[in-house]
Amino acid sequence: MNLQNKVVVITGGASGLGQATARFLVQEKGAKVALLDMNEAAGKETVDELGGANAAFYRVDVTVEQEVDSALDAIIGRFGAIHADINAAGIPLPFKLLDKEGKASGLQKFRSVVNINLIGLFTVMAKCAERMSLNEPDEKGERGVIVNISSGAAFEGQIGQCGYSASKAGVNGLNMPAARELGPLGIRVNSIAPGLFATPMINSLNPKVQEALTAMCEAPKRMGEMEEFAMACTFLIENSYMNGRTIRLDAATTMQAK
Ligand SMILES: NC(=O)C1=CN([C@@H]2O[C@H](COP(=O)(O)OP(=O)(O)OC[C@H]3O[C@@H](n4cnc5c(N)ncnc54)[C@H](O)[C@@H]3O)[C@@H](O)[C@H]2O)C=CC1
Ligand SMILES: CC(C)c1ccc(C(=O)O)c(O)c1O
Repeated sequence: MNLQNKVVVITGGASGLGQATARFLVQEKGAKVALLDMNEAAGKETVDELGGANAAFYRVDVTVEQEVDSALDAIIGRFGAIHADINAAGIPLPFKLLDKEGKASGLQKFRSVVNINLIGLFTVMAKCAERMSLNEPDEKGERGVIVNISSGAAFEGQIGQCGYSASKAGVNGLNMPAARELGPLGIRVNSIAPGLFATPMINSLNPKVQEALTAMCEAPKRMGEMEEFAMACTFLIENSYMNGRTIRLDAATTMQAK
């Protein structure tokens, strides 16, 4: 799909990988972006930076169905259609199966992380797909593209990542059935499993943890750059033959147990 003047919904678009991708899509590809995020101040700042004609912010908690519906309807009202959807909203929320007293106390945290990272993502992608299905197909028969953000933790989660890894493995799992179901409508679905990128999520980790994570990168031995992530998202949207796959963008990183 050619991104010029196309409308891209980006959850988690007020920060980190989502925000960097919004910048790239507007500045390098001539797309319009609709940022869905709970962080209103950062979302509005991003829109100011990108210009109101190219970007809009909607305060949305992806776990609240009504907020998602209202925002997507408002986007159609403002920009006319939704052509692509990048689902980057997510939280890490580490916890162990057993707490310091040896009790299994993590159930609420497990529910929270799955609710945001997996159920919230499903909600937005399904509701975007519903609206994309009404688009006129382009010259290649495409009506829309969905890119879901998973994590290397879906494959080799570290101690403390049961909830996070399960939520991200769920994201990988829904790719193929979604791609199969939506393919006849001209909608593709892929995901990216990033390794380590220096976003506020990773910067909030203890510096020693960050160092240990970087040491697990094979080559190059450094964190990924924002533009490297944005380019991968762009590739998945632009390349009409990419469908139903998870690409690992991680400098051949293999996560260790801790
Ligand atoms: N930074 C990294 O190295 C990696 C990040 N990822 C994934 O990439 C995605 C983006 O992560 P980062 O940019 O690093 O994080 P970030 O913390 O910079 O951005 C995440 C954004 O999601 C928003 N958000 C959180 N919960 C939300 C909710 N319920 N509704 C709406 N918005 C919500 C936050 O307000 C924030 O703006 C996440 O899904 C994360 O799991 C995966 C692997 C590595
Ligand atoms: C596996 C990826 C790089 C990763 C590693 C660590 C965290 C974290 O501790 O928060 C993540 O969120 C990740 O996605």
